[in-house]
Amino acid sequence: MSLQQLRDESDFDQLPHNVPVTATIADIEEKKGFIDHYRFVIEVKTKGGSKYFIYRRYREFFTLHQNLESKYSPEDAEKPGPNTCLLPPLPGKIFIGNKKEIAEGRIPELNTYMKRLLGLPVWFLLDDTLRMFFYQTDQDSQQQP
Ligand SMILES: CCCC(=O)OC[C@@H](COP(=O)(O)O[C@@H]1[C@H](O)[C@H](OP(=O)(O)O)[C@@H](O)[C@H](O)[C@H]1O)OC(=O)CCC
Repeated sequence: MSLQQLRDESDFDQLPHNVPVTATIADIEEKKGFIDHYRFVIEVKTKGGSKYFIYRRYREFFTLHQNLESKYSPEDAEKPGPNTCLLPPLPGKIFIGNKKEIAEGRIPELNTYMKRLLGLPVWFLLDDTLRMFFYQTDQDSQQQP
């Protein structure tokens, strides 16, 4: 194991227990309202081994991605700095189409997106915007998966 890998490993060991390490979409749910929308039922596993469900809609992913881009994407892609990183691409907005089919089509893409986000360097996993997205809110914990 290289020195870098050892350092990464020890950094990882230093991470708080509630840091998310995997997040996988388990289902989609239709939310009926003035405007129907779909949300993703996401199972999160933390470094400490706990598992819980959170419920996020596409626009929440979009907002997360915008925040992360504004913080970490180098203005000039050629000039990555010490605290910039190459973010995975977020599946794009879709303006027309069947909402259920759009949501279903997004499952593999958002799974890949989250897998790559949570695979970024250890320092990135401590970002508060990222952690807030994956924390279980009271609302999340009141839902039945
Ligand atoms: C031709 C039909 C016009 C139309 O319905 O546009 C829609 C608006 C809405 O666009 P936005 O709200 O900016 O963006 C939408 C939300 O992010 C939505 O999230 P969620 O699933 O969580 O609700 C996504 O599912 C849609 O794919 C996306 O288009 O788009 C714009 O405002 C851009 C200007 C057209």
